[in-house]
Amino acid sequence: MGNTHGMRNAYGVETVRAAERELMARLPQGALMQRAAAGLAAACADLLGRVYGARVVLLVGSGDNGGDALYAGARLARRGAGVSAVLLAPGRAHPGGLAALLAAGGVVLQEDAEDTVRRADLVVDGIVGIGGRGGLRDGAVPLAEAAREARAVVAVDLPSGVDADTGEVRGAAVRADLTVTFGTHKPGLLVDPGREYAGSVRLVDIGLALPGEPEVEALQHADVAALLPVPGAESDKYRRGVVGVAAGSDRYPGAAVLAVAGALRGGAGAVRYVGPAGGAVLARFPETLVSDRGPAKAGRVQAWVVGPGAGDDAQVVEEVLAAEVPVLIDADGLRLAPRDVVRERSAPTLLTPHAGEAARLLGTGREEVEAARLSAVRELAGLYGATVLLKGSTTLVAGAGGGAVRVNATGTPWLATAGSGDVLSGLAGSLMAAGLEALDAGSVGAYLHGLAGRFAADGAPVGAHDVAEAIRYAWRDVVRTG
Ligand SMILES: NC(=O)C1=CN([C@@H]2O[C@H](COP(=O)(O)OP(=O)(O)OC[C@H]3O[C@@H](n4cnc5c(N)ncnc54)[C@H](O)[C@@H]3O)[C@@H](O)[C@H]2O)[C@@H](O)CC1
Ligand SMILES: [K+]
Repeated sequence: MGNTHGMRNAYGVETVRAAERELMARLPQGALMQRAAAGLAAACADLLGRVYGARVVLLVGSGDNGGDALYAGARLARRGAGVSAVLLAPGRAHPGGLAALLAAGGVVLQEDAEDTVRRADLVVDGIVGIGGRGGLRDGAVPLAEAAREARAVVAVDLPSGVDADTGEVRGAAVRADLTVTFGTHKPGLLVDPGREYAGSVRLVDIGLALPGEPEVEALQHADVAALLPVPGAESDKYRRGVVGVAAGSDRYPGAAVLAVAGALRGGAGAVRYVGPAGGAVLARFPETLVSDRGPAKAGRVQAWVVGPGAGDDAQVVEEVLAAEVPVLIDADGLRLAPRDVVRERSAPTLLTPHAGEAARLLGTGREEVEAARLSAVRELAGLYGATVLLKGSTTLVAGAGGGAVRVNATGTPWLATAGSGDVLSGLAGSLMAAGLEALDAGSVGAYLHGLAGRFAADGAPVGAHDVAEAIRYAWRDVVRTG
């Protein structure tokens, strides 16, 4: 699909460095840094509103990230801002950038740096960029803390302390209101926890030529619109796909109702329900085809959803996994699905764990997964030979065969409500039944689900059934404006 639909792509450090080398070889020395600094200064000016008289403090590390900050500071000083620089490694600050700042009337702060930072209208974080390793070093930590009290913080390329390739934050990091990033988004700006530190992100084009496949990509409205299933004139319900839902238990009948609620809004022509909660499902959704036999004998389906609220019924999971159609496994199903059976399936499998479930499957802790979401989702996909959707504030979807990981950012904290995951399972399973590949079904499902959560919540708490009902508004919004 490439860039044609405006997909937001993020490339890792190695790829960026290679593209930079290639471009630098064709440009006069320093030209790239001037492009970066010009874009950075413009973004700072927009944020400040009035540049003349503004108090700007630059936090300057020892690399080119600091160079960008210094040159941008020089531009702001020429427009009348009072610009001072804190050099974290005096003697190793970018010489050309420092000379430019001083020539423009900027100063180097020798003392009271933290106080000055606190009182700044704008702090520019040029401590470290894509050359950074690990969290902030000791000397930078108090400055990063002081910056939180300043009126605004702009991070240069990425917030210092955030890992560009993974979004991991090991130790302290700068919290930015705006990140001005160069050439391409970096994975760490799209994936939590890094994304939270970045604030809003503005991309400055510096002319980098990047390869076709990014490390991380985020679908936008138009991408989703192009992927949504559209029934043809002569579609009947079977051609539109039947999604089977094997979910719920006597103890948790609600999970079945919610998974069906999601499945009904996902584009499949019909929903077939299998399990002990048929009565509850029919009472709410009379259009459901309810079967009182197990999945193996339930009749034709084009994709299965198994697991939400299912309890300990291993037999159901076994029968679903034996079907030669795409299968989505969630919740209890994740515990009951043997890894080698999933690996050996010839039809696609989509696993949809939250961080706690992913941690159990990986034999690690929930915090470890939350701290390193990108590597966790890739590792799980490799272990199971399956597509994996890792739920969270930024949901990630990794394909079975590697490749770009999809990140979804439409979610809202209001979605962290009981049963919300059941709705997502039904929705994504329904999209698979309607013909989407597992990676697309997972990422389109997450996108619509997140958007539905926003529409349903509109700033107030919501229940999972509200989210299911709002899926159609999300769908319409995507179709109309995509
Ligand atoms: N290479 C290029 O063509 C361009 C690079 N640009 C800028 O250059 C940056 C990359 O510059 P560099 O390669 O010099 O690397 P950085 O400036 O990101 O950082 C490298 C320096 O920081 C130190 N460092 C590493 N980890 C640290 C930590 N945790 N705490 C404190 N210091 C740490 C290293 O010892 C090294 O001196 C980009 O992020 C971007 O801002 C832009 O000017 C655009 C063009
Ligand atoms: K930075």
